[in-house]
Amino acid sequence: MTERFSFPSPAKLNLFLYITSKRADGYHELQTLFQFLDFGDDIEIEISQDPEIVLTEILENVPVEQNLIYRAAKLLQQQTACSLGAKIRLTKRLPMGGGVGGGSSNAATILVALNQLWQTGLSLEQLAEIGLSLGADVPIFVRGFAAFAEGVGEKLTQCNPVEKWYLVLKPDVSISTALIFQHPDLPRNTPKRSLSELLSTNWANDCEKVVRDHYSEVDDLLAWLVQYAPSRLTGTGACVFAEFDSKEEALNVFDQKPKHIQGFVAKGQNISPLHQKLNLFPNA
Ligand SMILES: C[C@@](CO)(OP(=O)(O)O)[C@H](O)COP(=O)(O)OP(=O)(O)OC[C@H]1O[C@@H](n2ccc(N)nc2=O)[C@H](O)[C@@H]1O
Ligand SMILES: Nc1ncnc2c1ncn2[C@@H]1O[C@H](COP(=O)(O)OP(=O)(O)O)[C@@H](O)[C@H]1O
Repeated sequence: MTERFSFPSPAKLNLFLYITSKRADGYHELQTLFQFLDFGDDIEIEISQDPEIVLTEILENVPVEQNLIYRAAKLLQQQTACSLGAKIRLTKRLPMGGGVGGGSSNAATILVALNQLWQTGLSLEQLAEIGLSLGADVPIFVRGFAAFAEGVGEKLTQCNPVEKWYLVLKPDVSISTALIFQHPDLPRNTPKRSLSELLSTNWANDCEKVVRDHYSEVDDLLAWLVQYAPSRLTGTGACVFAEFDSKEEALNVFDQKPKHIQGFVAKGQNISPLHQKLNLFPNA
């Protein structure tokens, strides 16, 4: 029987997110702080001797060729001229398109895991470079350390924010990243600040007001959460999170959430659970 290996594919939060400018190509320059969570998807992999990439789970509304897992595996195969393949089983727990980075994390886990299993020998830096072509957040998940990201997410500075407990909730609405970045009311000129200055201020997310103004589900949930703890949007939403000093406090609020709202409690991690499991020691 072929051996099957299991790898974590963690969520991330944007603990703060500021938009400092819009580039000529339409993309926005950000200053954002990423931290991983000890909660996420799981990916099981069996190596095969033929080059086929087989996904055993189908994601709703995502054709296989567009699945970031498939695309990441194919890209690594091509870049390294590898003749091996893989059978890949995904256990999806993270809400899709929710601002917790599930798709980017899946792509990164595949790059790091297959690089080990196929013995293709690329460094985390090389894998991050390949990952950037799949999405702006993929390099963060490949490098595996909590980071202050600038540019569109490619300039990373390793960082050690406090590893708090978070309650993450998913309002029952789906929000397009592209639409938020196109919105005329989005603040785009927050002054650039040094990391030390940012770390000593109260944190915010520049996308939050536009999202709250247009999605009452997000507005209502944040208005409810903020009664218990400091709460914000992650990424461009739709997920929101509240921060706590203990698991008990986070679980206590989780127990009181509206019944139809999905969510989870998790602890912040400055080293990705993937890198912890593989004993990789990421550094900037
Ligand atoms: C802003 C973040 C923060 O984590 O939001 P979330 O996706 O996590 O919510 C991410 O960096 C998002 O990265 P990613 O999810 O790869 O974005 P993409 O799909 O490439 O972007 C969709 C569209 O949003 C716009 N976009 C995206 C990122 C950026 N820095 N500036 C932009 O203007 C572009 O128009 C792009 O075509
Ligand atoms: N393996 C995957 N997991 C999740 N989403 C995927 C995957 N492959 C492709 N996608 C697409 O990428 C989009 C963004 O996914 P995701 O990274 O979860 O969002 P976000 O960056 O907002 O957290 C999804 O809506 C989906 O269409």
